[in-house]
Amino acid sequence: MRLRAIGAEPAPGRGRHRRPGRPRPYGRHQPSGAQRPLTEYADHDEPYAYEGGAGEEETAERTAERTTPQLPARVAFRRFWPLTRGDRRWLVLICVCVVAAALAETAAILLFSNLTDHALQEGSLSAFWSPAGQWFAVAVLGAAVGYAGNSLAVWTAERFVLRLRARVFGHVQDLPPHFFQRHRQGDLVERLTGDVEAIEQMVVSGVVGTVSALFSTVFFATAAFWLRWDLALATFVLAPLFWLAARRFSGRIKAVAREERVADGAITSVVEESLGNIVLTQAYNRKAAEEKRLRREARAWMRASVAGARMSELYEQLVEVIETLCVLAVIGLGAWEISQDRMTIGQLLAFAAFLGYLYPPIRNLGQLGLTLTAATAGAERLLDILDAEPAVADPPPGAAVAPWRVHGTVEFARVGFRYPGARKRTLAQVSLTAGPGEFVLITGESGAGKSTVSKLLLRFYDPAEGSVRLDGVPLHAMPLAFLRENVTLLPQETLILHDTIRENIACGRPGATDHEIVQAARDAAAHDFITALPEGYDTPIDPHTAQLSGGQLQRVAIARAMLRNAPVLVLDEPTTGLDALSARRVVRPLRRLMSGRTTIMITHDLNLAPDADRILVLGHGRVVETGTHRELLALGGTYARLHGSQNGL
Ligand SMILES: Nc1ncnc2c1ncn2[C@@H]1O[C@H](COP(=O)(O)OP(=O)(O)OP(=O)(O)O)[C@@H](O)[C@H]1O
Repeated sequence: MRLRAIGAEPAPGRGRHRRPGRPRPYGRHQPSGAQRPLTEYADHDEPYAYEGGAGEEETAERTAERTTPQLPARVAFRRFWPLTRGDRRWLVLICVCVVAAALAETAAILLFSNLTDHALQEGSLSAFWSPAGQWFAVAVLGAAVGYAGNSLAVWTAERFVLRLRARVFGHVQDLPPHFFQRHRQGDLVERLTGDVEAIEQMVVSGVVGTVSALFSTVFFATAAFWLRWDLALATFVLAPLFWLAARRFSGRIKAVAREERVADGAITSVVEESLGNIVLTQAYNRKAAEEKRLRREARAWMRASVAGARMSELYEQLVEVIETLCVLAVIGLGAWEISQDRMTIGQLLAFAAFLGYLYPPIRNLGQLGLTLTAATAGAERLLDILDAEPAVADPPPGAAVAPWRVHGTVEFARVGFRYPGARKRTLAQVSLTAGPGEFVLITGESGAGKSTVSKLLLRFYDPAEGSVRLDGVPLHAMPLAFLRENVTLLPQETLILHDTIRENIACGRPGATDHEIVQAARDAAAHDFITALPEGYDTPIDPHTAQLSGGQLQRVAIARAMLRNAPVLVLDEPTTGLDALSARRVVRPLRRLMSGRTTIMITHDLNLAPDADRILVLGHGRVVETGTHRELLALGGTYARLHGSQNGL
């Protein structure tokens, strides 16, 4: 019958291993720390204590991340509470159920007292029926509201998780490339899963849990006072001990919870990076090194996990002892009152029952505080993402230039750019123009700033100086989606979706017909090898386990770009990583793709250079030479040297 407070029972601050049985709003008793699979990542033969060793030092940044939780719980709560908008009426309804259930419990105990004093002590069956019927009715009512409250609370909590995850995920997708270079992918995954759930503990479950524990406490305490105010007063003197115990544990639990969240992210990162790099691991015999890396993170997790479990176990046991002390005080006082004929046995039993019911919500209130404190560790990590600013934004509504039919004139006018946080400028005074259908090739030494040009053209960043324009319109004046519809990027690494070949091509233009997809594949010289596969266009491919060669994957990407049919094309090292034969096979479809489009090709491979209308040579972020292939060879400068070294001259 009892509705339990959300987050009231769990040992606070759990991360990964709370799932899949993570705390639900009501009624699910959380496994105590000691019951969790502590050994999941642990090496049984190793002692529990962390043994730092060569190569196992943490960076200062990581150490700081593990140990310095800053955000106050109420600030975190205030940041996430707006996400409950739309569900607040359900929260109110859940609270009504919670209050009704607590009332039903109170009534049941009073009826129990009545039954003991009249039906049992007087041995009268006639005195049994009426209170028994009422008790049963109250029990049924309590069960009904308990069920309704629990179901609604789980639904509301999960909706909150859904909404929060969508919000964070949506935000992450707008963040600039350097954000992803600075955060490990596995850690971001962990933030989007484990940390999102931790916030739910604080917001939805936290609110309902507090209401539940508060009302239960008030009802049971009122009833206990009503039965015997003097006895109640004497026993409540001990209640602040619960609060003191919770206070004592709060700070340490937050720190441990944070360590656990960080360790969760680190483990996911190591596993993901190792699996993504499996060829390197196997080819360079890095198995032992990778295992060591995982063991190091797993030990950090285990340390935090064991510390968390010990902490909550210690808290639980301390609370048990305080409870026992209170119950003994009641029995002692009650025995004395009965011996003086000032109390009936029914009253004493009902009183003891009230205390039995009263202590859990009081204890829950204390523990709830700890759970909230622990959840702020997850909140900090999510706010780290949510507070990261996208590098670019759409122009304000009404200020954007209306879409037009793009001809494809691309201009860089004295562009200067520095990556956020970088000391040096990456580009300075870069100017280039490519008219509709022209082919401009950008080359230069590694690190000269070539790929940065493509990032500015796709508007991943805005230039610090000068401007980048499409058909004369500055990029920041048009909607981002419009720009990216009209400028297709074929990046250095072939981007493959985890889906069929058909879907991989079709994502170039949603809504494309099968005929158009096949035509694009034909133009990209991909149709023949696709149809030779047993499942043809329906063959599933995956970025890591693709059954296709690098050149074939590149041709799938070319087919996608063909289908996109944008007037401007940016090719970033389209033949890098391909052997000579594959590169040659890619060149013809590439030429077909480029034909009739403005093409900016960034490359070290100068095989296509004679076709270029103009060549720009970048050096340390500046244009050092510009001209046609012939002109630059005749100049005998950087280009001639690069060309010579490529052709073994
Ligand atoms: N996110 C970043 N933050 C700071 N500096 C960066 C970032 N990305 C790139 N850089 C720096 O900017 C410079 C130019 O990088 P870019 O990738 O444009 O060079 P590139 O000419 O394309 O090199 P490569 O031919 O090797 O691909 C490099 O010195 C690089 O270290």
